[in-house]
Amino acid sequence: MQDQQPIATSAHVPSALRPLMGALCDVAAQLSHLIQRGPLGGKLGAEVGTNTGGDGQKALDIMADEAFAERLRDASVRWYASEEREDVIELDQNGAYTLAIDPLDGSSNIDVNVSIGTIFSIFDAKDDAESSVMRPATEQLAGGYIIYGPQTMLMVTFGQGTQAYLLDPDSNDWLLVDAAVKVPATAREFAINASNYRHWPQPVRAYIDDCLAGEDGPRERNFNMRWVASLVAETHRILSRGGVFLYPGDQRPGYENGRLRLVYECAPIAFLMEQAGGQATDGHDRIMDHTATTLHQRTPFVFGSPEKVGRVAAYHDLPQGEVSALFGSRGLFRA
Ligand SMILES: O=P(O)(O)OC[C@H]1O[C@](O)(COP(=O)(O)O)[C@@H](O)[C@@H]1O
Ligand SMILES: [Mg+2]
Ligand SMILES: [Mg+2]
Repeated sequence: MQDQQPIATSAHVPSALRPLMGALCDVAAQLSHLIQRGPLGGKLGAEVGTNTGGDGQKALDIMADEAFAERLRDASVRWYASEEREDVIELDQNGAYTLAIDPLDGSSNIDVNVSIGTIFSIFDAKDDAESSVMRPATEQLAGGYIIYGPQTMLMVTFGQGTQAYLLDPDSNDWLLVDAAVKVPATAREFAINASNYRHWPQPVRAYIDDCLAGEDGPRERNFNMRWVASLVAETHRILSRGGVFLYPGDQRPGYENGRLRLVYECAPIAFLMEQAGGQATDGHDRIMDHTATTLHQRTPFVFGSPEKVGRVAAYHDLPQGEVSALFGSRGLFRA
């Protein structure tokens, strides 16, 4: 194990962002404790409403959102953009930063004791809410997530590699455990919600068909599949042991651009991935080249080991005849 520096004094955190990171970590530590107590703390997974995107809101979604908004008032955050709020709100008129956040990701897993998380993105603050949030993903100052799993960890980038901090349950300090997280270049594992197969676009079907065909198909090797339904958990596994994640657009009404949100889910994860040597696209084009036009917009999302993300993009470039051929004839992609 490397040096176990606390985040409060970590040289990887730009000094101007330390109060904000400290506030995020404080709330995350409280949430971690609440999540560990599970039903002892009340019905965290109870349905309490619906957000603007039409997703059901659980009690913990709202608790997390309110806890972050409240604590970040004193952390130089001017604009606060949350999955759980229709509009961006102003926390501190003199704040220097903008925070976009998915306060609680993977809400369907709250009541089943499976890893969930918080995803965040930090920009500087401009004079108005809109231009502070609707801007190129490349302008992020930081992107990261906290995973509430068997261990509570913070994965974060400030544009100089990706770092991992572990919440020490004994001292309650966030300690640096990996100063340069690296995504394995390739791996034989993919993550996709296969129940939507019939709704997917042809290139995604062809890619997954070829993985499923294993050593009998054009790839001539076997693959493994995982689907946790917590984006943070999938991201954490891929940062740790490689693989590829896909949430494509599909033919279900409302899913034309998939399910995941550009501003507070895909952009920060794309930033983390690239800084760890991985890639992140909308299936074809780099997410970091996207500019949001609305706060809650969705985008198809593919990320992970560079070789695999590149291969998914290549399937999108195949001529129609090749992409709809049976896997046995897709000779182009042998091995
Ligand atoms: O239920 P599906 O369609 O497989 O979608 C799962 C995805 O939805 C999400 O739960 C969406 O995030 P929220 O829980 O923040 O709404 C992701 O974490 C996950 O990858
Ligand atoms: Mg989410
Ligand atoms: Mg959420």
